[in-house]
Amino acid sequence: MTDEYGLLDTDPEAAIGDEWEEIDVTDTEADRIARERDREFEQFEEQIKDAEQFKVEQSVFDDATFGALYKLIADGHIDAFGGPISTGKEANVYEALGADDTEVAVKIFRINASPFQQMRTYLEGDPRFEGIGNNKKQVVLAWVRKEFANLRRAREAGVRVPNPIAVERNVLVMELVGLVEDRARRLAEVNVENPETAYEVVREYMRRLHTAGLIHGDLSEYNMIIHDGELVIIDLGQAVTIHHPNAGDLLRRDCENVAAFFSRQGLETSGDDLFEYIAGDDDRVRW
Ligand SMILES: Nc1ncnc2c1ncn2[C@@H]1O[C@H](COP(=O)(O)OP(=O)(O)OP(=O)(O)O)[C@@H](O)[C@H]1O
Repeated sequence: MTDEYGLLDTDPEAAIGDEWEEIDVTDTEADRIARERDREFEQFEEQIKDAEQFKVEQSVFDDATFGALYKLIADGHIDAFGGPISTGKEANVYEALGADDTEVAVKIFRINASPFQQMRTYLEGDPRFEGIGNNKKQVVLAWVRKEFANLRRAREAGVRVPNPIAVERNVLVMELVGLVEDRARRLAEVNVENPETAYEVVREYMRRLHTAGLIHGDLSEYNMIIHDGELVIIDLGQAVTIHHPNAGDLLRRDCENVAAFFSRQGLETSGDDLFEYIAGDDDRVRW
């Protein structure tokens, strides 16, 4: 297979063990910091509240979010903030300068505006979230840690996703794909020059994710970005494990979305073909 679109050359099965890592959903360090704010933190809060890019988006930043940002700055994961890349219903994504002058993306989830009941349904059956209650904050915080863990697992499986760097409360820091001056574009926004190869890369990544026990759950041309000829899958917050009761339906929907996009690019394919390629021999995601 050609390396156009940057297909990673790895063996997903070799990278994946049977154990799911535990995800701590208890009170975070940032919550404690928010409660015990000292003078230094108050100064920081004033400073960051004044920053131009946050003035319009004050609703994202409750005190505990400032606590999380403070902790990420103190730990050296964020050095300075840039502007917003995307302002969505559940989260905003900002450009920032990270450690060693690298550029990073900072995704800040809203606790109050998040559709937590819907989020909860994606946590069901996931061995990493057994016992997660009905508390809104806990559900959203679990979701953020889930995105972080999913990114890590996808990477281990040889899927090109943004490198996850740190997670603190409702803030996720990850590699910025593209550059501040030369942003990555969603697949939906570009003219795909070689759809055959792009499709091969996407379906291989879907197969690897499945081998690693994950189903993206919202895959389409809007959650794949391209930069410098490299295709990167993003937004893994809702990705579920194959234990999820709706795993089969979610995989089916992903396959239909992806196949529909590439059919519009002139390829002969269908959701059924793609599903067969990814999970044809897996009884766990049949229905
Ligand atoms: N690591 C990244 N590098 C570069 N751009 C990114 C990165 N992560 C996200 N983006 C940009 O931010 C947008 C929103 O990101 P993402 O889909 O993760 O958030 P979201 O709040 O779930 O968005 P949506 O509601 O549109 O699904 C993406 O379409 C992409 O343009």
